[in-house]
Amino acid sequence: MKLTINDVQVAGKKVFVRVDFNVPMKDGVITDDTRIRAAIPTIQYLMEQGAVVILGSHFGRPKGDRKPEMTLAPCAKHLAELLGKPVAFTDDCIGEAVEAAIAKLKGGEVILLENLRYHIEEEKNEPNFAKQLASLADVAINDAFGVSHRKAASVVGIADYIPMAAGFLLKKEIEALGAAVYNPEKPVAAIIGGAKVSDKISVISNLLPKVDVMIIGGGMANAFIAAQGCNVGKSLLEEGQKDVATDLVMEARVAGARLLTPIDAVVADAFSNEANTKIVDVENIEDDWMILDIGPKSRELFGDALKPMKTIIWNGPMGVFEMDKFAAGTNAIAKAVAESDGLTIVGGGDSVAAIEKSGLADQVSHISTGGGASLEFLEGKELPGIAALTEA
Ligand SMILES: Nc1ncnc2c1ncn2[C@@H]1O[C@H](COP(=O)(O)OP(=O)(O)O)[C@@H](O)[C@H]1O
Ligand SMILES: O=C(OP(=O)(O)O)[C@H](O)COP(=O)(O)O
Repeated sequence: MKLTINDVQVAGKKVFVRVDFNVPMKDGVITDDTRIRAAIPTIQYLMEQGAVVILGSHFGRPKGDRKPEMTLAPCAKHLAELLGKPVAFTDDCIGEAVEAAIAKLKGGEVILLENLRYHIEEEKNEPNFAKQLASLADVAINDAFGVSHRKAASVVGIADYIPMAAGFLLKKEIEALGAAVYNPEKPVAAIIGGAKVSDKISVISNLLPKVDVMIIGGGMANAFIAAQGCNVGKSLLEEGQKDVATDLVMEARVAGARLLTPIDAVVADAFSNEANTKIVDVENIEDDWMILDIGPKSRELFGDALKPMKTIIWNGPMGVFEMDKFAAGTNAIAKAVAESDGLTIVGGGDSVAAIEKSGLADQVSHISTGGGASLEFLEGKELPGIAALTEA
């Protein structure tokens, strides 16, 4: 059994909380605050208990450089607004100035440290950096599910120096995703789309034996369309993916899973909302065109397949939904997932943004704050940030 937030005495203690405030941002303005809101139950609980709350997060991938556009300052401001309480901010995450800022805080007060990845040692899980972070606090809480698949100093290494317990968000993610992985009500469907094709293709293989229906859309579908011998024109497709898709078709047969791929597509002559577009069957894609969404027949096929499902896991949009011309497929899936009376889970930064944009997020059983993390969890892997929690 791992230590959880309820098991630790936090009153009057300094508590380091690893959060994932890596939120979508445009020109310094947060465009989707799901990840910040998701961390509030832990933060508020610790405040009420009288702990000194020290929040640490990464933002983007600055690779050890102090990239100003990757500061967490806007997140401190936004968190203060959400809490209705001041949130202190320090321009570093370790060192004397940070220690002095923390020393000024009373129980129930909150401070957000600057981007942990301004130090390359964070991603490298450098023991000395982990030790310096640990020295700021008496106990650590991991509430950063979205980064729990990374062996980082603040996610894993810190637990070598102070006890680390799971926060409420981490617990919630483990419970919700665990229900879908280990004991799902059948029939089960997984919907996989998006653009991170190489990251997700292994997930398909591991999920096939666990699902009744596997729906493939988005950039991921191109490999399967190519594997059927169809031309995919200028669509996103990496070397070797067609062969992997061919293998997966066989694996689906062996597993007895129904594998559904698009039968028609919205194609465009450029990657732009101003492009010329047309709807074609996948057999009829011409050289200079690219697939940017699933077509109406595919929307119907996928929607019908989802109706009898009792568990649905969705990761990755069906098309380039950020552009209105290519959003219909993703919106149709969002609607089908929202209308399901089964257990529904949507994970991944863009998929969550898409379902938030469609206004249907509150009809989903569980919105996961992790993209890569939820996928690795669904693969059945133990995430490093969970493995590192202190034994109770
Ligand atoms: N057919 C496609 N071609 C290119 N990009 C696509 C296609 N379909 C979806 N995408 C893009 O995939 C991205 C999301 O992919 P990904 O990061 O894997 O999903 P998530 O963040 O939900 O895990 C979106 O930006 C979307 O525009
Ligand atoms: O945004 C994140 O992951 P996601 O895009 O897979 O949801 C997490 O904050 C992890 O970030 P990283 O993939 O740079 O380690």
